[in-house]
Amino acid sequence: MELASKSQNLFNVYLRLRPPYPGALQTERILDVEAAADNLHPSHITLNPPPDRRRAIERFGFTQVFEEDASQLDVFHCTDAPSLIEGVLAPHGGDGTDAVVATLGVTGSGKTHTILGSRNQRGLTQLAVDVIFRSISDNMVESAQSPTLDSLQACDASESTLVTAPYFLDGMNGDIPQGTYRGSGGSRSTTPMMGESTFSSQRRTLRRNSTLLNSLPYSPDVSDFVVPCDPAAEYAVIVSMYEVHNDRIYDLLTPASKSAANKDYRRPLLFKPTELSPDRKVVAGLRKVVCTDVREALLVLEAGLQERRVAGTGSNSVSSRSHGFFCFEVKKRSFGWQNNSWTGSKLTVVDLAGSERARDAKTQGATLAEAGKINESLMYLGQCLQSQSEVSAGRANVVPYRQCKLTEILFSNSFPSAAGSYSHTPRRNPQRGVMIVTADPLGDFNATSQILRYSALAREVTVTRAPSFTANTLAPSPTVSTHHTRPFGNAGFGSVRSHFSPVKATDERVTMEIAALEIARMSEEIEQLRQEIEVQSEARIIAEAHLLSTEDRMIDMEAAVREECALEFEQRLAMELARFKASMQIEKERHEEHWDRKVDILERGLDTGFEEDFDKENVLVENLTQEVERLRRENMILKRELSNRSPSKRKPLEEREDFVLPSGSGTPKHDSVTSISRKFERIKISSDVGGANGPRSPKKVRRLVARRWDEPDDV
Ligand SMILES: Nc1ncnc2c1ncn2[C@@H]1O[C@H](COP(=O)(O)OP(=O)(O)OP(=O)(O)O)[C@@H](O)[C@H]1O
Repeated sequence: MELASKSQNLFNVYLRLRPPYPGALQTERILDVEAAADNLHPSHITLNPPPDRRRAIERFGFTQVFEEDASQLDVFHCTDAPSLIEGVLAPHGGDGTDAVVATLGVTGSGKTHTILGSRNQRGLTQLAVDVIFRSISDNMVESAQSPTLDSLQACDASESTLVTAPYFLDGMNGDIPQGTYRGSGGSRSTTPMMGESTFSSQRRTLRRNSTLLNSLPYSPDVSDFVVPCDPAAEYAVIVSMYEVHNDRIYDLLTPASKSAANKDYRRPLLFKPTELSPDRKVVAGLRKVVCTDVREALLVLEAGLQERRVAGTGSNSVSSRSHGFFCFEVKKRSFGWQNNSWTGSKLTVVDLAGSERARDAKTQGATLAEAGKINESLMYLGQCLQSQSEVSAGRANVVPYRQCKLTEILFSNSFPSAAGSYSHTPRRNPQRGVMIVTADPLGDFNATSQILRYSALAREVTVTRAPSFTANTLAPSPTVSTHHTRPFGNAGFGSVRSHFSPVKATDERVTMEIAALEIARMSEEIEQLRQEIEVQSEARIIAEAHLLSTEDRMIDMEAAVREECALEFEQRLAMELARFKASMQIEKERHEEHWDRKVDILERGLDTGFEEDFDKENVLVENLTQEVERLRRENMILKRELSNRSPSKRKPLEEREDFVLPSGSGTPKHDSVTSISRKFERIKISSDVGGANGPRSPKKVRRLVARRWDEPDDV
């Protein structure tokens, strides 16, 4: 079973076995490490099925196997972490090479312990950070404040917001109100100096930070360990942290904000190419913290870890429910202020969530659905790891890493960027990857076997003869051990090939041997099918839980949407009603105004017509009055003339016999004139009808007019 050389793999895969849990029950060991030849490190293990299972023995090959007694420092050194760090620091000039260190394993197998350590042991992350800062301490940039910060910000390709570590830690400790970070509004203004926070809050923060630093472990010690750095360059270190949860990316250094429903809300981020990184996808929009010493970096790391999702399950009391990514970008530029452009590489340490079986983890609801997503993403990761070996062996040419966010982030930098497509960006080296698979030799057989199949660089299956059958029929014959080897890969259960070397025996014995092998092969297949059924039922349980939790979410959402719609409907109804009332009021006022105007016009019309008629009639009456006056005067003159002529004898004209009254008149002429005059007086209407009693009302005017037209018969 040949292993591909280290340089051929996108990820070198190591296996670390965890020591037994203190006080754990003594169960059958399922993993055995094979002793290495020639004092080399062991690289192969054997997976033994439990005695009650009639299954083949499987052998797996890794870059190296760490046994239970391996220390954190052993793992740090033997996984080539120092060489990865050297690649990031680029001591011989250039941008350097990105590095990824990740852990993969069943829940509770020791991934977090390996990556982040425990209460009294530092993990690979802390050790790497310590070594990085020690190695560049002489070349560290003098200050992370402006203008260094601004120049770093200008060179950042991931649309992130950079802050200094003191400012970030002040904010995380609550001395700066949430949301006032410079990134909160997308502003890229200069970070406030430390002097901006009050002296007492600085002291409080310092006290808190030093307490936290004192509680962190400092073992194992790497103080005498440095890797070379570029002597002609000054360095700055930028820390960022994020998690992939349910296939979404969330920043761990941006505090969650309260949503309308008073729940913690984090905005998911995108993994995409940007203007400054057109050929490489990056997690865009993170908050990044510029650190100038290891203490700041460790405090930022602790702050980010506080935000990470963990939960207690049946398998692990502090189980990681997301894939955590901790990034340390080492930026460098040549000494001197003339060159303000920063380049560099980054080390990413990844603590993956563990695969788990619903039955063992005893999870339910959202946590079970979460587990489904974790298992799904780990399955895709397994497929990628399997195909990387096939790619290096020339049997495949594609690693299917675009199936989920986890594999996309882990693998997208494993390949050289497309040559010549973006001439203005320098071509970057493919990253170097290390995958540490953790396993519990006393753990669950099925779960462990699944993880090892996914991740091992090589696999070999050994089928043993079915003991009950051979014991009875082949007792005298020597033990026959047949190996079914298959190259690493997912060839499928039915594809196990038998290589049978017949022994020198009778035909019957040969037939029996063949039959025994066939039975063993079929038992193996049955066992594998049984295992597959278990996996499928597990997946079904998780899918059902996912469905249920999705249904619950949908019901909640539907209720919320209904409530929102009803509220909006009521608001709109009230608004429409108010608008309708207002328009009705306006219409009413307009109508009233209209009628007022009409009445006005009518009044004015009536007034004008009446005045005109009135004037005409008054003129007529005046004329008639004058005529009557004239006649009266004439009459008087005539009477006087008459009396002057015969003052004593002559009778008044009316008494004279020759004076004839006009025909039809029963009254004397004098009476008739008087009566006409009186009548005229009666119908004469002065221009101030209504007199001094005030203005005439239109009704009165109308009545007067009516009366006037009633009277001509009398005239
Ligand atoms: N190599 C080891 N040496 C000592 N203790 C260990 C080792 N590996 C794991 N442990 C202990 O086992 C427990 C579970 O380990 P850990 O939390 O690292 O598991 P995990 O694989 O990260 O689980 P999960 O996937 O659920 O997060 C912890 O208490 C840890 O300290």
